[in-house]
Amino acid sequence: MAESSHWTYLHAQVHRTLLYRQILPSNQRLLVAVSGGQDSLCLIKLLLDLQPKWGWKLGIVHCDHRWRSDSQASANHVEQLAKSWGISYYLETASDIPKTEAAARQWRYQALTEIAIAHNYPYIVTGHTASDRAETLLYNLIRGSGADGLSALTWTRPLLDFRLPIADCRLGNAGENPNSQISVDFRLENHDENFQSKIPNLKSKIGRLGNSGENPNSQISADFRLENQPENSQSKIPNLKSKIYLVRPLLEITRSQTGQFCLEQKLPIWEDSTNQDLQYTRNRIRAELLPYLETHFNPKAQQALSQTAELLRADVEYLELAASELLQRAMSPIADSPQVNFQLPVKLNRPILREAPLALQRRAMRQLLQQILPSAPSFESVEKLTRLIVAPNRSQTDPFPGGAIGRVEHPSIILHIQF
Ligand SMILES: Nc1ncnc2c1ncn2[C@@H]1O[C@H](COP(=O)(O)OP(=O)(O)OP(=O)(O)O)[C@@H](O)[C@H]1O
Repeated sequence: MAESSHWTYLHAQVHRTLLYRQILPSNQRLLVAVSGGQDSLCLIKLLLDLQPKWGWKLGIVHCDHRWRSDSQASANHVEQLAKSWGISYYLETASDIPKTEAAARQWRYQALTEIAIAHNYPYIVTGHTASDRAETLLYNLIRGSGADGLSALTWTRPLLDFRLPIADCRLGNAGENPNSQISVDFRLENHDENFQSKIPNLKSKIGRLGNSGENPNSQISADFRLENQPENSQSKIPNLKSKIYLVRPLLEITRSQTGQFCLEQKLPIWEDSTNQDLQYTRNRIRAELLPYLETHFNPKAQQALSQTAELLRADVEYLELAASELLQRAMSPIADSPQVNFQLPVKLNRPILREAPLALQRRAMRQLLQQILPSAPSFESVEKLTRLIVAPNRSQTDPFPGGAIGRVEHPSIILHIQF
């Protein structure tokens, strides 16, 4: 379907969303995550039909968690569909069956990222819908959450944003690709072992030196930044920064719309039997709680909850930015040197922090801990550090995970490792 006159309402809606939000630039390589269920089938068909207008190069990836007896059959099913559409197909099969839903999700994102890097896709696209957004909001609300959790499932986010020590890195002219100015061959050093074994010889191209890598519209296959390196350097390059984006273009479309679309387009859905299993909280929210809310409170509860998430998302983005500015000011009091360094020991200016509202203090402290702790900071860790902003001189925290300690040394908070 190359003609936009054949488009359905959903084609037009997704096309408009992509124009408005600028989340999937034209002429990019997109890796579409297809489980075989109705949402991701709807997604891939929409992207295929929009492809002539946008000039994308599409690939399909399927992850086999080996959770169900029919999981291999479902992988074959997706492979056949990819073949029939003439699209590259990538399969990742779990070597150990993940034990929980969370473990399965983590493995899946890891697998998607590895395939995206290995095959040069800067965008991974999933079929999350407004219904998923509503369910996530309810799920997090019931468990207790700040605005961040309630606004979960964003339109786009960097899935991978890493700096890695690089070995055997060579720069040279990329004669074979007119779009890139130089090419980079590199091997990853000291990274997660699985990751490294999967990608022993990652080869990539870069578009520009000194680019911050923040521009999702750039034409380069992945955004890489080389720091402090002369252009023709053959020496080792200590840091390489890369971004891969996760994009969810269906967040305004409900599950009943994707179901209807699959029916109309005669797309062969592979039903996931585990979706019916009511021992999973998420399935109970989907099968019991949301229908109850729709019947007894608001027939459009899914859209309403999804819109709430959208509003909160904008609030969260604003607050995160303001908190990051606050943290910068608190860490680098010299006006013309805005660079902050997260190496311990870290010194924070309490008078600057004290002037800010509690919401920003908490967020700034969380951002700092995210840089310093080995894992995501807990609510308690953030509170512990935030309390030091007004605590008496010489107050100190007990150790955070990883061993760092916070201490008040008037007028500062010092975060350091205690020997
Ligand atoms: N086995 C799979 N293979 C490839 N893609 C998948 C697979 N499972 C899910 N996806 C992708 O993720 C999207 C969301 O799926 P689902 O709602 O089942 O995931 P989830 O476990 O809730 O994940 P999330 O934490 O991202 O919400 C799908 O539309 C599809 O794009």
